[in-house]
This record gives sequence, structure tokens and C-alpha cells, in this order.
Amino acid sequence: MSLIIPTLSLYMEAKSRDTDQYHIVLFPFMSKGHTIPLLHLARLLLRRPNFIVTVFTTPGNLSFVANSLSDTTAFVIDLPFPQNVPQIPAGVESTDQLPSMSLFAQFALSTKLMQPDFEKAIDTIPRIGFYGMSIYSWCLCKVVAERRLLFGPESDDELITLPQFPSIKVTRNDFDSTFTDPEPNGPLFEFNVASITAAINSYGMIINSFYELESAFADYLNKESGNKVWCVGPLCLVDAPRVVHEPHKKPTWIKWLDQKLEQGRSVLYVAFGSQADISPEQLKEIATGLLDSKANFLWVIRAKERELGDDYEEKIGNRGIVVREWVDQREILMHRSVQGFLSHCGWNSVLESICAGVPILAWPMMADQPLNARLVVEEIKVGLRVETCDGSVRGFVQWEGLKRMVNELMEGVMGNDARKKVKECGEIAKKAMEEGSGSSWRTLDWLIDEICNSRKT
Ligand SMILES: O=c1ccn([C@@H]2O[C@H](COP(=O)(O)OP(=O)(O)O[C@H]3O[C@H](CO)[C@@H](O)[C@H](O)[C@H]3O)[C@@H](O)[C@H]2O)c(=O)[nH]1
Repeated sequence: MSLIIPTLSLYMEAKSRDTDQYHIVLFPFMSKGHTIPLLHLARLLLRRPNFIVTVFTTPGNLSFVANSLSDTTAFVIDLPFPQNVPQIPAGVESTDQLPSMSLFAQFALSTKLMQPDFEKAIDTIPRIGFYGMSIYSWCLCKVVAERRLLFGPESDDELITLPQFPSIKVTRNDFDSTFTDPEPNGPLFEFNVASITAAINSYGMIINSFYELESAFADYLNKESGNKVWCVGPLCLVDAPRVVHEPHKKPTWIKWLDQKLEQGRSVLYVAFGSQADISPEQLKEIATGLLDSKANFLWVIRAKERELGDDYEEKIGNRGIVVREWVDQREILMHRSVQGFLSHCGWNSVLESICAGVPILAWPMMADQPLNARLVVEEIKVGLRVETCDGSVRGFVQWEGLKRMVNELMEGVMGNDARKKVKECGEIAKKAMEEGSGSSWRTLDWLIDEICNSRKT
């Protein structure tokens, strides 16, 4: 019996149907930040001969998944999303549609109810996990949880040294409540325990990262902790063929970027992923900080963040553009005018920025983002960090501090150093994904061989 559990992402299941043919089943968690990289993985697998890929999803996500894969041979199957889940509005089947992220745990736990339908749809096959996180975050969460390192310090901002990685210092504020609460309980904890147990009991984990970026942490997990991990990314480089817009069909923001390029002006891209809940007070500080900085900026805001004030767009004039639609983030990041990214450090955004060679101004908000921000700023040095008013990881950001760091990223010496470094990293990322020879391509081949050999024996 294969097991489906509520998981922070995935399901990749592989079996050898006969000596030559492989059928991979993917079941992405219903959240854009998890689904998008797994759709890239589907594409990557289909580039190999004799692969069949089936993607499971729910009716509400069917068109997003099916459209993304419409030019491939992947099968897409929808399973009913659980009905009448307390507090989850009918029709909400993806985390970006939740009215508030405080409903995340209820939403995640409701996916458990899909277990019988999913089990009916598949048979006994090896199971591999996918979390969508960096190896650094995964590794640090594991180390602090196993050693109970977060329960010593009195303050949430006190620096803690990790015995396994003496050069790394973290604070309790870098971790989610599941890790920091000495007696955790409640739906989010229940969901995390179920998904981590499933990950531990699975064959191993595929990671959306490349070995060269996080080798020390991949080696630690593979050699010293008994958890197998395979780095097969950055999956954003396995893209659908790029849409070449006819000039009159170009989105307004791409035309605006083209204009900035012609004027020789660089642009800061501002976006906080598909899930962040930003308070109206914080939104105001961002608006003022950007307005008062010297930067030209393209700011993507989510539909519910409407409190900018009627005259804001008038005030910024042609120096900035505010977009309230779903954009092609990679297309923006790859636009030659874009020279900086103010980001919440969702792992997909970090990878997309690295691949585009754009330095990051890190403003982590929740989940794995504070750890990703440490990786970006302190380990790989491809970005700077916003200043919070009290210096705390989760502190409020005032407009003056934001403005200072925006100007530093776009024009300062530290920004330039990060820009140089991110371009080098971007080149290494591309090499890792090269068909046949790249480290990530070869790792996926090893994984497939290993699973098929283990099935034979
Ligand atoms: O208008 C938009 C908004 C988002 N995106 C894409 O959506 C994805 C967003 O992913 P990410 O940057 O990782 O942010 P979140 O949506 O916040 O991702 C969740 O999932 C990530 C992967 O597990 C975690 O690292 C984050 O903390 C968690 O919030 C990226 O591919 C973006 O390119 C678009 O293309 N257009």
C-alpha cells in the first residue's frame, strides 16, 4: 500500500513498467510555490526517452496545471478536493486563494482527506519527497530540532551557534513556531509532523537546488544524517518555450521595462510571492520607501493589498509601475533593465533571481524565508538585507531603512559586489542543468537508475 500524507509538497513515485519504460507520478501540494517547480520537473523527466509522467491535482487547479503542460505528453488527472472543510471557503483549492494565511494549516490538513482517492489511483511504488526548500533550510531545521538548540536562549534574537556548522549563527526568530514552541500542538504542528514523518519514511528527497550552491549541506545530509537528498535543480531553468509577445500584445509592465532599458535606467523588481500577508501599516512604509528612493521600480502586489492610497500612482509618475495581476516573474527577472529584486526570499524567487543574475534585497516574512535570507546574504553573498527598526529578523521595516538599502542595492558598493557574485552563481546554475553533463541532470539519472535497480533486486 502506498502512503499519501499531507505533505509540504509532492509526490514523485516511480516504477519500472518493463525494462525500458518508466512511469512517474507527481502530486504537487496545492500552492503555486510548490506546484510550479514540480511542473518544471515533469518537463525535465519527459525530456528523457521512454518516460511517462502523470500529474495529479484537483479540479480547481486543473486548468493551471493542464495549460502549463499542454505542449507535453504528460497526463493530468484531477481528484476531488475535500468539500465542507471548516473555515475554507468552497472553491478554494490553492493557498494563494486563501483569504488569509492563518488558514494554511486547516487547508493543508484537509488534503489528508484525499488519501483514499489517491491510493485508489496508484499502486505500490517507491515514494520520494519534495519540499521545495533549500537544502540549507532543511538542514538547519533538522539540526536545531534534533539538538533542541532553540530552547536555551532567553531572547528570540540571541545568536545560537550550530555545533555541526560552527560558522553559522541563527536566532529563534529564524524558525517557524513549530520549531520554537517547547510544547507545540494545533493543526499546523499536526500537519508538519505528518509530512516530516512521511519524508523520513520515504526513499529520499529531491531538492530544487544545485549541488554547487549548497554542497556542504547536501554532503551533511547524505553522509552524516542518513537522509538521502538529490539536487536536481534549479527547476525554473526547465521552462516552457518562452512566449515571444507580438508588440501590441506585450503586457504593459514589459513595455514599461523596455522603455526603461531604452532610457538606460535600471529597475528594481519588488514582489513577495504568492502567499505573504502584508499589514496595511507595512505596505505604507514600502510605498513611501520606494517613492523616496532613487530607484525605478516595478512592484507586483496581490489583489488584497489595495491600501496604497488613490494618488500613489500619480506620485510615482513614470518612475514606477504597480501591477496587480499574475505576472511571468521569470520574464521580468530576465529583462535586461532589472538590476535588483526586493524579495521575501521564497525559495523559487531566490533561484529565479540567481538564474537571472539579479542581486536580492532580502526581506523574509515567514516559513523558510528567514533561513533563505541568511543563505542569500551570509553564505552565498548574492544579496543584502533590509533593515528592521529593532534589528530583529521579524521586525517592522520603516521607510527610511528600506530606502537606504534599496539605494545601496541599486547603486552602492555592496550592491555591486552582490551583483557580481550572483552573475557567477547564475552561470554555475546553468551549467548544473546542462542536458547530459550537468550535475543536476546526472543526479536525476542516478536517482532513476537507483530506484529501478532497487526494484529489480
Ligand atoms: O505574479 C506572480 C507571483 C508569483 N509567481 C511565481 O510563483 C512562485 C512563487 O514562489 P516563491 O517565490 O517560492 O514564493 P511563495 O509563493 O511564497 O512560496 C512558498 O513556497 C516556497 C517553496 O517551498 C517557500 O520557500 C516559501 O517560503 C513559501 O511561501 C515563483 O515561481 C514566482 O515566479 C509568478 O510567476 N507570478
